Amino acid sequence: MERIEGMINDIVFKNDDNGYTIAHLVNSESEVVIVGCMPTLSVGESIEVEGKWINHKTYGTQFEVNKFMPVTPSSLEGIYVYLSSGMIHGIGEKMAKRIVDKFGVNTLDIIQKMPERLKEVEGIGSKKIDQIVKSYEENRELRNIIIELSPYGITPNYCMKIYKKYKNKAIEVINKNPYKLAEDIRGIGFKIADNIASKIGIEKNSKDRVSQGILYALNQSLSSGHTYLPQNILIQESVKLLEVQSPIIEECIMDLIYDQKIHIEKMDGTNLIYLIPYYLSENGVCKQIIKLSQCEFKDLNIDIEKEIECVEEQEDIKLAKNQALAVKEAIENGVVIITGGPGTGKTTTINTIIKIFENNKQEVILAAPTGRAAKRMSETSSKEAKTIHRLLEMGYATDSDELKFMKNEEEPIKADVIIIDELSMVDILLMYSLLRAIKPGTRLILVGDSDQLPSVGAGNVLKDMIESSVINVVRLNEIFRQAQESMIVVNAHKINNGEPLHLNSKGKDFFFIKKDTNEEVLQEIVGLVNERLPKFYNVDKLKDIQILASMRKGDLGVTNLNIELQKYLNKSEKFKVEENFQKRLFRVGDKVMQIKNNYTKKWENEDRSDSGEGVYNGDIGYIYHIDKDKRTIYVLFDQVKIVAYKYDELDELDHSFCTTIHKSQGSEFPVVIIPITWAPPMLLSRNLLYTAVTRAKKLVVLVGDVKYLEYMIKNNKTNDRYSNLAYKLNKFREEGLLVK
Ligand SMILES: Nc1ncnc2c1ncn2[C@@H]1O[C@H](COP(=O)(O)OP(=O)(O)OP(=O)(O)O)[C@@H](O)[C@H]1O
Repeated sequence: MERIEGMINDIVFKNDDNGYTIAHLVNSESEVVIVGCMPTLSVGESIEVEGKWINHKTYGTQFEVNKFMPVTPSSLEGIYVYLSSGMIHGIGEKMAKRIVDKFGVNTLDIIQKMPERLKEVEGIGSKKIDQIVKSYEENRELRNIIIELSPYGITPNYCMKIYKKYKNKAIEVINKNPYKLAEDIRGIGFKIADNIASKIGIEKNSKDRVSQGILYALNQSLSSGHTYLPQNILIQESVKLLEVQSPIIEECIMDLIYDQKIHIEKMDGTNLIYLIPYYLSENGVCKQIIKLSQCEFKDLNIDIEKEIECVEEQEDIKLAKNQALAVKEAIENGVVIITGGPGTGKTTTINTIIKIFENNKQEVILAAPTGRAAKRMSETSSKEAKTIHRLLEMGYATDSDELKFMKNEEEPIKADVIIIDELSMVDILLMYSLLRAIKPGTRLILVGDSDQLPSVGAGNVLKDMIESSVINVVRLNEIFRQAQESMIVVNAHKINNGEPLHLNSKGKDFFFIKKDTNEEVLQEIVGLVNERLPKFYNVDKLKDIQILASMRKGDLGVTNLNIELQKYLNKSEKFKVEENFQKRLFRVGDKVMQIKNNYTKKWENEDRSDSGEGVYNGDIGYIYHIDKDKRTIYVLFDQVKIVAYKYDELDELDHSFCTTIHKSQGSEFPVVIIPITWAPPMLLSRNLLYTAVTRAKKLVVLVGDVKYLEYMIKNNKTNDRYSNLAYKLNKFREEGLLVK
């Protein structure tokens, strides 16, 4: 079945007895003859018809109508949302309202076929008409999605995401299974999908609906970090979500297991329910890490103590006992975890390990989970470090348009030693992908601080592996003298131990400024960034200072702080081009952040002598140029890479004068400012404060109310994650499956 839409501009024939009608329907592309039973049709009406093309012996090609629908008044809202969405150059909210008030459901037909009539709307002249017509033609498919979906409460921004995901199949996919939206589009919940489903006519007790609800509940649990849910919890969650009785949920869980959409596993009498990729990854990580850790390493016939002494001499240091132990374990074992807080010598230990292996002609490869963490690892080791995704060669296979890792068990990474930093950020899926690509015989050295926030994705990989005592773990717990001089390091450890902090010591690097109201906190932050810190610490207010907030919403949340800070840190000026797009104001000079991994996004330098692919979640850049005609914003990353974002790609960018603490994981900044105010208890937690503070290299300034600071230090409740990796690793040990 095909669908076409347009306005009836002529009725050629109508049989009043049976409703058979022949009419002319016009739209922007053509004028077509439609035939079928349409008894109520009248000239000037906008309709959508469903049917098929036929070839009439005498009259040629016609569209045989099976079903016809008037463009409903709800579409009026869709048309308004579309016109005011920023997609159409030159139309804002007020103008959109004036146009829709004037032309009603015929608005789009007017734009397509009689654009001159737009002049009847106050404020529209020939130039504006040209702009409107041009943009209207440019985003045809997206336009349909916005018009169709906005009556369900889906914003243009989400329509854009939907369009990116399904392209021209969007409406078809949604009509077939609206719940796909909740599964595939971050930010669209089950409720919205369910709302669409109920309008399409899907019943509450339908098995399709219940199954989708169960899958959705499991998918939701991933964002809390769970790799599985106990069956009784899954049933409870599903009852709440679907408002149906539990027997039908239990029945649908069984069907989903049978259809291999989910997996059930028993642990000590409890049923654990997994989404398949998470089950495979958890099991895979367990088996693979054990396999790697059981390899014997007799290849390097070296005197480790002598090798360490040699590096100590070169570097003029003496390794602490546990640092030396870490080096030894790394050389003698297939897998070792090196863990410790700031200033405990992880970097020094990694560098010693690299030197010893390289002195012995072993190929060492370095990687970290994010672009910024990899960059930092490169800087501290003076050796190239890749992101794990690049190490695994993420790309498109020749026969598919799906991104996948080219490195795997068939095509493993060629290296003698692989060192991964910031392991706390690695989730269970990425860990499995990494381990699959490491062949037994390659040494794997995992480095991380298990007190940092856990990975954004599901699992508790670093903590579980440490807890399992199946893998060699070396804890670095001595804070070196040099590091002890930094109150950032000292206080970070105090935060971890739940102790009061050293604040405002003269000449030091850790300050607390008391402010009572949100407005005062805001003004203080502005004053610090805009004047005092650049003046007294000789830092660049945009590049060197990072404001980190725990939440997005609220006066002191990331969204509002960015709006406020933009006014001071990158003021509007005549020569700075700016553009309003979907309620956000982008201005040349703005500090922005890429908020998702985009492995194929192209960059090039200014004179186009160098180019490449890939912009990663957390990369910070500056708006370099805005081309209004091309509807493109150019962002400069790493001082040389220029990346072009079409306006419809702006959902990948966020302002980043202020970012969330979560997004700052793996990055470091000279100066960090943290507002300390009320937030939900979950966001007033010890590990959030610890992560934020440890991002700073030179200076930390906390601004707000000390009672919330004290609360954060005490609140060491972390949301427990359902993850079974530690249990599974231990089971291997208990069952005697470990060789060593
Ligand atoms: N064995 C040692 N003897 C003396 N100083 C050391 C030793 N190991 C490390 N240091 C010093 O301690 C400080 C912290 O070390 P390093 O940077 O290696 O720690 P880290 O754990 O990587 O810290 P961070 O996580 O904060 O980057 C550095 O100034 C380093 O030179």
